Amino acid sequence: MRRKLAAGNWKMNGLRANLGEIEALIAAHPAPECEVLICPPYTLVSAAADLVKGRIAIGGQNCHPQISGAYTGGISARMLKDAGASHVILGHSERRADRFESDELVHAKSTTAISEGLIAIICVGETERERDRGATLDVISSQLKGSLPLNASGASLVIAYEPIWAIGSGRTPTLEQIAEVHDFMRAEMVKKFGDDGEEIRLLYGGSVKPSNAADIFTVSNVDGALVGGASLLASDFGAIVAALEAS
Ligand SMILES: O=C(CO)COP(=O)(O)O
Repeated sequence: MRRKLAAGNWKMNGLRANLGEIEALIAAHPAPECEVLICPPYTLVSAAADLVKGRIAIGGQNCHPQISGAYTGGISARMLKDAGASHVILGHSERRADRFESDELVHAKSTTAISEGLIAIICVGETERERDRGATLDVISSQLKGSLPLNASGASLVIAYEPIWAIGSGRTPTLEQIAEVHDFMRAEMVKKFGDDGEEIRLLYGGSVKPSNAADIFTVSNVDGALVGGASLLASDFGAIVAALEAS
């Protein structure tokens, strides 16, 4: 049975004062039925992990493919784990685009992250042009093929489908379009990992809000959401958590 996951990606937002949002979220949802994860910027990972005391999960938004070394500015999976993180987001489209992060690099990072005991959340998704020319499933297939780690088990890997054109835009695919991609990803996971592929959670991300979350959570093979903007406020994210619990 896959445990549902509500994951918040704070991106480059959040100062220490914003840790109060995490406190408010826990106060409103002290014993969530689904797994709840917040991925704040690196600077807040340790403080957030100390604050939540295991009641919800804390994750990073990226890590280096190496464990340590002369990589100025790098943060390793081992450091994240040491700071109290249990998850790490990898291959977000904002990094693939801005940092030229390739499938090969995401593969190296996810393999290291899993061997260090983190749960890797690998992001995939098509551009609007790719969708318009009917290439969505080809793009997802090739991103999965290139980025998946060597060493995943059902529990250590999560895939987030985030259509690039839906991120921060207020636009979302239709429920049929989400179902098509998620059913396809499930089949790919089972093809690659056998029975374990049934245990890998598949998240939808891109303009998930309190107003559309419940509908999105009805879609087959949607095991939760990766939420950007609406994860910054406890009231909004709490409503999304409640919708996932009710689904
Ligand atoms: O990129 C996202 C989460 O990783 C989605 O961002 P928004 O929810 O702000 O569209």
